[in-house]
Amino acid sequence: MKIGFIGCGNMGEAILKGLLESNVVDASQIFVHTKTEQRREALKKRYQINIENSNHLVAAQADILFLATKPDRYEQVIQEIKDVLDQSKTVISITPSFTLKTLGALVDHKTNVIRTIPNTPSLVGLGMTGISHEETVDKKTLNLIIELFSSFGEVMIVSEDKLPILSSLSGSSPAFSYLFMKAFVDYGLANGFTLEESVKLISTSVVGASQMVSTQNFPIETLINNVCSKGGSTIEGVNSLQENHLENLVKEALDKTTKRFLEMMKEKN
Ligand SMILES: NC(=O)C1=CN([C@@H]2O[C@H](COP(=O)(O)OP(=O)(O)OC[C@H]3O[C@@H](n4cnc5c(N)ncnc54)[C@H](O)[C@@H]3O)[C@@H](O)[C@H]2O)C=CC1
Ligand SMILES: O=C(O)[C@@H]1CCC=N1
Repeated sequence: MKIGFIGCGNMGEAILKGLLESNVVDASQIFVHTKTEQRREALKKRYQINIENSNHLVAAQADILFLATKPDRYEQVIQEIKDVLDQSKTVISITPSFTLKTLGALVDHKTNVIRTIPNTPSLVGLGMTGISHEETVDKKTLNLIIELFSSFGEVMIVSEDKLPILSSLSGSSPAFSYLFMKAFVDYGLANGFTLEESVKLISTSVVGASQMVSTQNFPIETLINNVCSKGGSTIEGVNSLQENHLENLVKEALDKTTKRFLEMMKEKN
């Protein structure tokens, strides 16, 4: 099996590294073309993968092809590679903008198309990928795609109409978590902790909290209450966040994120 990357920036590299570290493929099976020579050389040096001089050369060799450019380049790169696409290959979209129907039309229905929304924690094997596909995709191909994405994280198959919300909840949410965590790090720095210490304190606690949410059979409210000792310190902070309408702020941010996803789809379909 050969895996191709058309474009390889933040998300492409996260998938590429996730795949390599999981050992489901080795570097000799990966073929990449991305726009700048500097980036191609950096990726070659970092991962010893095959670097090609064009998107066409990547597509000609790959069985599974990740379209990992920004959405404004999708139409152009599909044009570049279309003549080498056939039923033996699978094209994977990772972008909000294109529906399965539009992607199918762009590739002249010559090849399987899968629509995904991954996230950058794939880089460290803790990705979360939403996958939508046409019913016509054969089971063997679908299982292979699920296996690839599962090698660096979790996978959720959803109907296409659910992808905009899924993208806010898992594709974009790492950015929101980082923003929240940055405020903690800044607080540590302002109060006598080093950067390293502050990062360790908050990142370890967030990983722990995350494991509690996913493994303990409690409602999240119970987990919050379990930290807030009566008359203690935490409840003061929780009350302050609630008085400042944290939940409304988050809802508004998610609504805006989802709205933009839908606009991006409207622009391209
Ligand atoms: N960054 C993220 O957290 C997530 C990104 N995505 C999607 O992933 C896609 C890529 O996003 P990022 O990696 O963040 O962007 P990026 O800008 O880091 O990477 C895109 C790469 O494509 C290259 N490129 C541009 N034109 C090209 C062309 N004609 N041929 C070959 N390579 C070309 C660029 O030089 C760059 O290296 C987007 O469509 C985005 O919607 C999806 C989920 C999460
Ligand atoms: O910001 C974006 O458009 C992409 C989709 C999910 C995360 N990044």
